[in-house]
Amino acid sequence: DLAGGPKSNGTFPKDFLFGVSTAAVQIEGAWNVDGKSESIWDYLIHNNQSFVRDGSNADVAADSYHLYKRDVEMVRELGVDIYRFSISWPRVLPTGRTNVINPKGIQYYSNLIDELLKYNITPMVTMYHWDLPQKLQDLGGWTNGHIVDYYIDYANVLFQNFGSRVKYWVTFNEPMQTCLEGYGGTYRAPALNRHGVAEYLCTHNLLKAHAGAYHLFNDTYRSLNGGKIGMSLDSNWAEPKTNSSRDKEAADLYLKTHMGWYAHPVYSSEGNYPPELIRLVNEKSRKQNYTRSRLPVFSEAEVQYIKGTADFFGLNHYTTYLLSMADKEVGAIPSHENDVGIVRIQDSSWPSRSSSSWLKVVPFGFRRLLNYITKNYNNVPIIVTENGYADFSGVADHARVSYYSHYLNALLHSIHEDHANVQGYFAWSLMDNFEWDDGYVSRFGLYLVDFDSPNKTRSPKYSAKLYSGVVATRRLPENYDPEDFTAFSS
Ligand SMILES: O=S(=O)(O)CCCN1CCN(CCO[C@@H]2O[C@H](CO)[C@@H](O)[C@H](O)[C@H]2O)CC1
Repeated sequence: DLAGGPKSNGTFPKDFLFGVSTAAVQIEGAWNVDGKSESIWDYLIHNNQSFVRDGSNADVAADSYHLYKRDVEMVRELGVDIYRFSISWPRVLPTGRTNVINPKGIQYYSNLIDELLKYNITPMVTMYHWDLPQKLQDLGGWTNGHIVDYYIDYANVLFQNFGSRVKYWVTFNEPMQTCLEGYGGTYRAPALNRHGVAEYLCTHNLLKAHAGAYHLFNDTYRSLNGGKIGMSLDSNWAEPKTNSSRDKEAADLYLKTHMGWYAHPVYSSEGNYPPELIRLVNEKSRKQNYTRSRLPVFSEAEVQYIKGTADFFGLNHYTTYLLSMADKEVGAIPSHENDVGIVRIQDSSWPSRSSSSWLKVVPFGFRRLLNYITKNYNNVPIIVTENGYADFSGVADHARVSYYSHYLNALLHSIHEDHANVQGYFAWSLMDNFEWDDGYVSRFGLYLVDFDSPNKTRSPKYSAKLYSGVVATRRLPENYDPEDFTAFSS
C-alpha cells in the first residue's frame, strides 16, 4: 500500500512552520550583473552546451534579481510563515574572498529580507546552494583544505550583514549533491568526476566548514540575535527490495552511507563518519594498494568539533528506492558507489508521470524516513526544507495537488502517530525555475513561470490553492482520498 496511512484526521499544530523554498542559481538570473562573478554553474553551463537537457542556461532564469517584490507577493498569497531562499556567494564576494564585498550584492539581499519582514514573513537563508565562486574552484574548490576558512569568512559576512534580521540559517543545501555528484561525478558542477577520491575530500572539508560556521554563529552571533542554524540533507527513503536479511542490510547501509555520511558526524551521539563507511573504504583502499584509506580521517578533536553543530535536521525528500546488496563489483573503481556496493532500483508499479524520471510517488517512504531520522538521531527537531513534484507545465496540475496531499497526509501520521519532532515543512518550489541539468523542462513550482514573457509572468497553479488551503486550515481537504493515485495515470 503506497499511502502513508489512512486519511489522517490530525491537524498541523498552530506553531508548525509552513514555508516555501527557492535557490539563487535557479531563480535570480542577473548572472553577471552589478558585480556578481561567475559561479561554478555559470562556468559549467557556458562551457558545456550539452549539459542542460533543453540547451538553456540560468543567465536570466526567473529574473528574481529584478522581480523579487513579485516573489514576496506570491509568498504572501500562499499565506506561509517563512520563505527559504539562498544567497549567492559570488554575488556577495566576487573574488570568493572578503577582500571585495559587493555592495550591490549585499543591497539585493537586504532589500529582499526587508520586503519579507515588511509583511511579517520570516526569512530562512541557505548560505550555500551549490554555487561556489568559480575563482575558488580554480584553486581546487572543496578539495582544497583552505576552503574551510574561505567559507567561514563568507559566513561571517552574512551573519554581520543579515544576522539581526535572519533567524534561520542553513549552512549547506544537500552537501552530497555537491560532493558525490559534483566532485565524484558529472551530474552537478564542477563535474570533476574524480570518483573514489574527490567526493571524500569535498565532504571532509565541507563538514569542517559547516562546523566552523556553526561555532562562529554559536560563539559570536547567537547571543546578539538569537536564531537557529542547521544543514539540509537530501535523502531518498531506502526500502529493502525483498524481505531477505541481505536486502534489509542493504537498505540500512544505504541510509548510513548516504544521508549518514553527513548526518552521523553532525547529529549522532558518537560523531565521526559512520563506522560502516570507514570500514568499507578502508578495506577497498587496502585492496587497491593505497597506503592510507581514500576516506580522510578526522582527529578526535575534529570529531568533537563537528559533533552537535546544528539546532535542527533539515531534510530534503522527494522519493523512494528499493535496495539490495550487489553480488558483484558495481560502479567505477574506485568510487563511493563501488565502496558501498549497493544496487538501487524503483518499483515500476509506483506512480510517476513526473518530468523528472527519478521522482516516483511513494508517500509511505516519507513517513518511514522521518521515523528513521527520529529514531537514529535522538529525536532531533526536523524541518522538511524541500518536498515537491515536477511536471512538464500547466496550471491544472492535478498530479502535483495529489502528490502534496499524499505527502502531507504521511507527514500528519509521522507527527501524530509516530511522534516525530517535525517543526516545519517547505514546498519545493515557490515557482518554476532552472532545474539544473533539466533546464526549464522539469517544473517544480506552485506558480507557473512564463519564461518567454518579459516579466517572467508568475501565475498560481491549482497546487498553490491546495497548499494555501492546508496552511490556512492546518488540515487536508475534506475530499482527500489516500488510496487515489489516478492523477498519475497517463
Ligand atoms: O536516480 S538518479 O541517480 O538517476 C537521479 C537521482 C537524482 N536525485 C535528484 C534529486 N536530488 C535531490 C533534489 O535536489 C533538490 O531538489 C530540487 C529538485 O531536483 C532541486 O531543484 C533543488 O535545487 C535541490 O535542492 C537527489 C538526487
